[in-house]
Amino acid sequence: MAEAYSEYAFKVIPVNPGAEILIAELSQLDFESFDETEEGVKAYILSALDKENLLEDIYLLNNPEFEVSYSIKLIEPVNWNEEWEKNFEPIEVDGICSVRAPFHPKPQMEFDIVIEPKMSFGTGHHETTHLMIKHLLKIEVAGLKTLDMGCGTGILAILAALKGAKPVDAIDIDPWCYENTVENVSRNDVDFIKAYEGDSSLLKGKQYDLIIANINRNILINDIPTYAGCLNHEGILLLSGFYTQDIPAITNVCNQHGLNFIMNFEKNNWVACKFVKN
Ligand SMILES: C[S@@+](CC[C@H](N)C(=O)[O-])C[C@H]1O[C@@H](n2cnc3c(N)ncnc32)[C@H](O)[C@@H]1O
Repeated sequence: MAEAYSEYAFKVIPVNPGAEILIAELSQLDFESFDETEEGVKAYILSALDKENLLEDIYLLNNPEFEVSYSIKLIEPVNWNEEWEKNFEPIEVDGICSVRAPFHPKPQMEFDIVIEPKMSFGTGHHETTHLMIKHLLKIEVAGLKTLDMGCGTGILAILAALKGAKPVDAIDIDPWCYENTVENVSRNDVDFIKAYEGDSSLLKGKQYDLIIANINRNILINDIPTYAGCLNHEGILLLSGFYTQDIPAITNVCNQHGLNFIMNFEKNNWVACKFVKN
């Protein structure tokens, strides 16, 4: 996530059910993620999409039963390398997979992923990445034609490749993430992964056995039909980047496109869901 975001900090009285209603309404706009606070909600939107009158159709703001106020703050892009050097330890998932920076010592681990994130998301510290790694560790991926959509640092594509998935494509809309994926692919000796800069419009005519996408609720809802069209019979779709309460909406779109819910992992209200194409 190398772009600047706007943070909208809402105070809502009464906070219950106000915060929940507000999240439901903001989800219909371009807001990507939400943190519930004691006073209300913090909601995040790409600054490039933060336009005047953005909130004019939010019913809650004009509903006399609720008192709503908000402030807006610009969140500069994060340099994840600096964060990692200051705060982050290597992570370990299920005792068989580690994710570390090049300056951390090499652990005794079946899968050892080395990431230099720079401006890209994907060190394994975020719940969604962690949960996607858990799914990948449980699935037999050897020989599966795989796509990592919204690859960030390339972390999930790299794990799939280390487990034997082949060929592997990795796509990200952000040019920094594309470049960072190329670097990390080489660092982990999985050069057969092909990285591309772009979005789901690159998927015309492509077929996969496994698609991994950790993006956000709204983009996934928009792109699930395309993913479904690219999946082979009994192909697997792993989705994350959304909350427990979003599972019904995501599952509903999946079901409409022949994808059946199998199971999900959950951590701190974030989820990663597994679907299989029938
Ligand atoms: C939450 S990060 C996930 C990164 C990594 N896959 C992981 O699991 O840690 C989401 C990534 O999706 C990318 N992205 C956002 N919208 C996208 C789109 N429409 N198509 C492709 N990539 C997108 C962002 O640039 C970002 O790198």
